[in-house]
Amino acid sequence: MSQFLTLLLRNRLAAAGGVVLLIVLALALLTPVLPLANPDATDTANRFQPVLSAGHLLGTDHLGRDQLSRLLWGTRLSLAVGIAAAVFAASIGAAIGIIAGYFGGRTDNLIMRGVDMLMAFPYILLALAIVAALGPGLVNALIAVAAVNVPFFARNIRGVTVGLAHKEFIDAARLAGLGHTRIIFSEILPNVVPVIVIAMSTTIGWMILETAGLSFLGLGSQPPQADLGSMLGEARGALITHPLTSVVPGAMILVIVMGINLLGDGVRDALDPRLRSGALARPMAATRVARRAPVPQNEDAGAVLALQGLETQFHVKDRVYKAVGGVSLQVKPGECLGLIGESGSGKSVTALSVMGLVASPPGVITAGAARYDGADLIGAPYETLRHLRGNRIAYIFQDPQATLHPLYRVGDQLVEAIRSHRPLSKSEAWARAVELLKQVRIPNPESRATSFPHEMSGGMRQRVGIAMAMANNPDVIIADEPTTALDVTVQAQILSLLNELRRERGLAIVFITHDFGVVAQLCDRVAVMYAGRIVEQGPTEAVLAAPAHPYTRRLIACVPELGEGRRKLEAIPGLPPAVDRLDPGCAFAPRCLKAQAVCKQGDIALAEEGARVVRCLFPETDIRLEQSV
Ligand SMILES: Nc1ncnc2c1ncn2[C@@H]1O[C@H](COP(=O)(O)OP(=O)(O)OP(=O)(O)O)[C@@H](O)[C@H]1O
Repeated sequence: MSQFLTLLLRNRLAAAGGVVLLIVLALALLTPVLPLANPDATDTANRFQPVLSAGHLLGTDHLGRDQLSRLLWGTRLSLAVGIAAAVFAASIGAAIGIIAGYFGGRTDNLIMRGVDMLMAFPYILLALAIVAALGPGLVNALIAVAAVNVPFFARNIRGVTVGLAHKEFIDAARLAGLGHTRIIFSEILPNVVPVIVIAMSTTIGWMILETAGLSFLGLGSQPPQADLGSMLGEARGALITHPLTSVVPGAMILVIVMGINLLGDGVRDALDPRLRSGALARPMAATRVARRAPVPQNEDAGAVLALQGLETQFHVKDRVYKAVGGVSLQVKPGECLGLIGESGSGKSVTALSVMGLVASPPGVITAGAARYDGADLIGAPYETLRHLRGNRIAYIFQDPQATLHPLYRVGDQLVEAIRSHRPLSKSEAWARAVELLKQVRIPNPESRATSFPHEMSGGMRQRVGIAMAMANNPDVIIADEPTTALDVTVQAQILSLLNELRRERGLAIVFITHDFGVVAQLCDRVAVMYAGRIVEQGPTEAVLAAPAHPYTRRLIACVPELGEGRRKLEAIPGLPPAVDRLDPGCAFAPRCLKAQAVCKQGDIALAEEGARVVRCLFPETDIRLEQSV
């Protein structure tokens, strides 16, 4: 709730709308206790008194009634009717929508065709017809306005419910034996409430206008009772001679409806979960760069991709999450570097920082360089990054289902990836797409190119992900846990495919994983990450045979090996530290069996010996001796 209010208040227009509405609501609530004249008391001797005349702050109307009093009593009534109509329409419409969307099939068909019929009438005619049938009066106007708005809510909520009804958590609730009513109330309803609130907040203003419209036509509130619409209707005759009597209720309607609409837009934005993390700010095209230190000199002449002291942080309110705390890595053409670490160690943020893909806000790159062919990409112009993204440096992500567009055929998506960097015709690009699918060993690529992502298996979709990454013959592929969601046989196929591709084409691969087994299979070198920093780096065989950092040793000990006989798998006790509260010294010290007091005092430098690097005061293996052997 407090997050919702913070987001809402951050939106200045919504906050202004809210303040205006609060004032109007407070006035409406206080009306009975305010020292106002009787709103219905006529005084024809004092008709059309101007503003600020004696005893009449806003003057009088054509019957000499006090305008201020009628305005406040009328506002009270209009707000009550508008809000009540919105609540009725939302409740009935949402119930209809949930039932239709949840049960689907014939129930859905019957209900929604009825709703369609209601929507086929122009709404004002429908409202007029309902009032004509029920007779004029404010309650009947309320019923009419609510009735004509029911279809709007029903259609909206039905659409959301259809999407929810096929989600796995609903299947899980069914499997757990819950009945329909229970599922609707405990699983569906909580998920549609935000949509109902959003729809209501954006339609209350509309309903107040509709009620005012009916009263204006004489079908709503009946004389002498005032509401904003009837005040306007009565003032119509004197619009030219005494415009004040129309301006007063008209201005109030404008203020209320504007206030509701501004607040409604703000409520919608603040309730939309997709907007929350970005705090309503549009993410920048590339990660924000605010370096605290000069750009490091280029030292890795042979590397196609080199990170030097890269630091990426998340600035969330007054907290600073140091997700990447000075990472240096290099990868040469044809080389595969494994980047390994527990969940949350900063592997993905490191990978995304290279191409400025960390969302800002809240992400900020605060130091270091990411060099492609020697040129620093941190803070490079957006056009340079856009040219390189997917062209020279490509990504493969863990879940291709999430990265492939569900509504386009995979061939078309490949064509788009190709044509965004190469001036090929559609048919040439299609031929290349089919060729790519063939290269990633998709059987029958011509017909598979016309499949949608959901028509493929997980392994096949990941092959499409790889084909997409290969589309423009990149120099570097950053693969972020591309095999984690796959079973071991498919995983092995994907790994050997990547291996072949890099050998055939001299591709450099940065392979992110938390599985040392995968590193052993594919990577020439491995870098171990912990709490945003590299703690060890070296050739895979050497690191696997004699890990130097206690964390690396314990990570390796977590991997079960077939045919190894019975062995106790050693889990690492404790959890990785929160990166917004990192203590000085080694971040692994609290979980390390070898840690001593000195490990917790100040920064520990990386010790380097030949190809091996370790950040530890008491390493498991002396890498200097290793090198001399
Ligand atoms: N938007 C964000 N706001 C605050 N902290 C964030 C945000 N995104 C990531 N982080 C933090 O950055 C750190 C690094 O996250 P990252 O996703 O890089 O980890 P990872 O090693 O790739 O983990 P996994 O293997 O689970 O993908 C984590 O502590 C995470 O909580």
